[in-house]
Amino acid sequence: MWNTFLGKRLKGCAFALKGAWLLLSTEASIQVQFVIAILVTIAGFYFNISATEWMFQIFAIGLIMSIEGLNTAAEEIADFVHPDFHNKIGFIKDIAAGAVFFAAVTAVIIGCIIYIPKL
Ligand SMILES: Nc1ncnc2c1ncn2[C@@H]1O[C@H](COP(=O)(O)OP(=O)(O)OP(=O)(O)O)[C@@H](O)[C@H]1O
Repeated sequence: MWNTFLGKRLKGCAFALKGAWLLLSTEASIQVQFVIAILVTIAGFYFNISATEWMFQIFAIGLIMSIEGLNTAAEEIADFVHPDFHNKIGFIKDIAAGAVFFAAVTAVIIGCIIYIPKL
């Protein structure tokens, strides 16, 4: 069953779920973002935001957590292939962190546009 087209896709989903769980259970930065995601979700219900605002908010949460997950993967690969200090490893980790920064700025701007008028 697992060797069919559908079986392989299902196995892929299981690995992806395992990866999501590993990120949530082991990575402090993802845990912090998950808590923030819960808080803004509560804020969304409290301020009764519109369907469009929900879509942008959910998109921002997904964007941040996805990019943070990829950043973690890049850090893990970098540490695995070269555990010692190296300028190139520093560069790789810095630009991976830079990607998270772009996502975070986007999410903060979306949050400000949604909530500042409601305060
Ligand atoms: N092996 C290395 N060689 C050169 N510079 C490094 C190396 N490891 C880390 N750095 C520098 O330290 C910074 C922080 O790296 P680190 O691996 O601690 O990431 P982090 O952002 O603290 O991630 P996390 O808290 O998720 O582990 C990097 O962005 C990089 O500038």
